[in-house]
Amino acid sequence: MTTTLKGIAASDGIATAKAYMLVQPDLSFSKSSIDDPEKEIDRLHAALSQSNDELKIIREKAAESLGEEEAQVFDAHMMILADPEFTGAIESKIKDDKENAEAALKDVSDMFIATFEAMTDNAYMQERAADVRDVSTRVLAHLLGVTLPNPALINEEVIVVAHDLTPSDTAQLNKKFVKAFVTDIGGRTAHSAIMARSLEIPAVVGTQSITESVKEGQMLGVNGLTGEVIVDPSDADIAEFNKEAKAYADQKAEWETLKTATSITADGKHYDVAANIGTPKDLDGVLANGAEGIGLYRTEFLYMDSAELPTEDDQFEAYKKVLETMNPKPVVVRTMDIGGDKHLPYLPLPEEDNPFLGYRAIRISLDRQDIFRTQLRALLRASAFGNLRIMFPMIATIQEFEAAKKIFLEEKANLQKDGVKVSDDIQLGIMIEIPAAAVLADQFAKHVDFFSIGTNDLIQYTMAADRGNEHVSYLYQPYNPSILRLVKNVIDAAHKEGKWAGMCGEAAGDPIMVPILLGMGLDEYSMSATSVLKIRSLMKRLSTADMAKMADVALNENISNDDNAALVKKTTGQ
Ligand SMILES: C=C(OP(=O)(O)O)C(=O)O
Ligand SMILES: [Mg+2]
Repeated sequence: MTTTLKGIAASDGIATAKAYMLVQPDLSFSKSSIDDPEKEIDRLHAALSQSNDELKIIREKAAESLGEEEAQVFDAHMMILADPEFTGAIESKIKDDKENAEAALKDVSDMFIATFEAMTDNAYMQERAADVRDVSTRVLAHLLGVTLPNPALINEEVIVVAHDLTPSDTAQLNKKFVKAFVTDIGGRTAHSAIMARSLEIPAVVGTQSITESVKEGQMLGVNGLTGEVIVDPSDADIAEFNKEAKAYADQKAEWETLKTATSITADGKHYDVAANIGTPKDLDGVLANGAEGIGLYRTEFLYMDSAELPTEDDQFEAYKKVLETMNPKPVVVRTMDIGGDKHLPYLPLPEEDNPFLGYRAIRISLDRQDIFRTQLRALLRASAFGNLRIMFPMIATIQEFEAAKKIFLEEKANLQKDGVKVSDDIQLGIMIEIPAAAVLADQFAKHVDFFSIGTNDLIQYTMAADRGNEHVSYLYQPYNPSILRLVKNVIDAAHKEGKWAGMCGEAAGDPIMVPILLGMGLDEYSMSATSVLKIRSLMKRLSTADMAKMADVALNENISNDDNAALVKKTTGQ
């Protein structure tokens, strides 16, 4: 029966295909005492060998679709399966303690995980804890006779359905087969949504109930522009989806003509329209869409895509690639922003009640200087190959910026002493994503070279509304005058000190927000590469003088997000 759900439109595009349920099955079991250990050991061996066969296939597919490096994590998993210390300990538990295989597996893997996690002075061994966890889940699934979803194995056109997608799940999706994804929870600025936009996979998030409304293999229609999802669409529905998909493709073709143009308003003012990237692989999209630079390189994905902390050389290669490709266009590289919804399996962070208010980003970097210095050295070495700007995330105080800058200067001096060539012209800036920094922007502007406003976090912290929680998404209000006033304060403060102000939060690519930002004089707009041409086309139609008048009303007369959205739509004819 046809059912229609409405979620949050998270990534543009329209698709129809079968549902692929990326849902963790029930892996619960009870511990029991067994009387035939041999039989139980046979069950264990069968599960180990099925897991190994499965991993071989996953490894091969992952190498094809994601690359050799990302596939290597599965080698580590197979090594654990073949490790007699691991399997022998499980067998002993079955034999000596008469435990059923499920319980013996759990007890032994818990013990291995705890031992690895306790090796705080050995990052490599700590990283193995995540591998053991993954492998034992796979073996357990085989013991229980249930199938784990394996996104890397998808080899036909599907729409992925999940309760939520972590950034690493999203990174595993192969665009060739995954035509869209739909989730129960999440918001437009959750990282899986941001990644969907850079992968150009249509997405609808926060439907609340998609996992209950659809079964594996059922047809789905997804409209990432409106947030509409239809389960079991009729022929007429499918025809309508195809029509809308065609209209969207035509619109995209029209934007394409602006690929080599610069971004100029109707009254002749030029603004930089740049792109956000997560990995060097995203450069294809940046070039295809003619971005005028990179306004945010989220380097944490380099750490998340790796099975262990990336070395200085690994990082150097990635940064060099991006800088060389973009040269002479500027590249703003943000130092690692781990924490919040971004985790590293090999860097266990403390359990926190409020991870978004906790140990993340620059707070970790200033604490774990070993990690931070390695990253800065890699960046400094890469600076010789292009136009590098470095940005620190989640800065709340001027002292944090000064501490980060001091470490940067120390590493620069160290490299120069060793005769390594580094650029002498690296701008150092900060993300403005904490209200404290937005309020104190006039003081910050005396210390930094630039600001880049991170509205994704700035809105959530200002409105006290979690960016990924669909229950409070009504409070996530980019055009609320309170947010606009903070943004204006930041832009004016930068200009007063002769510095530039950009924005790299998702609002910078929002066609309703951009006219207001133009009116407030924002200098640089950095967005998902797939939004660049849409925004360039919009700017071409707008006059900054008119937008300034409109922004004045939005900031000083209107009192709500909706009033401001309506004002922009009316003024700009959207
Ligand atoms: C760009 C931002 O950073 P991230 O989305 O990575 O938190 C932001 O907060 O707006
Ligand atoms: Mg942020």
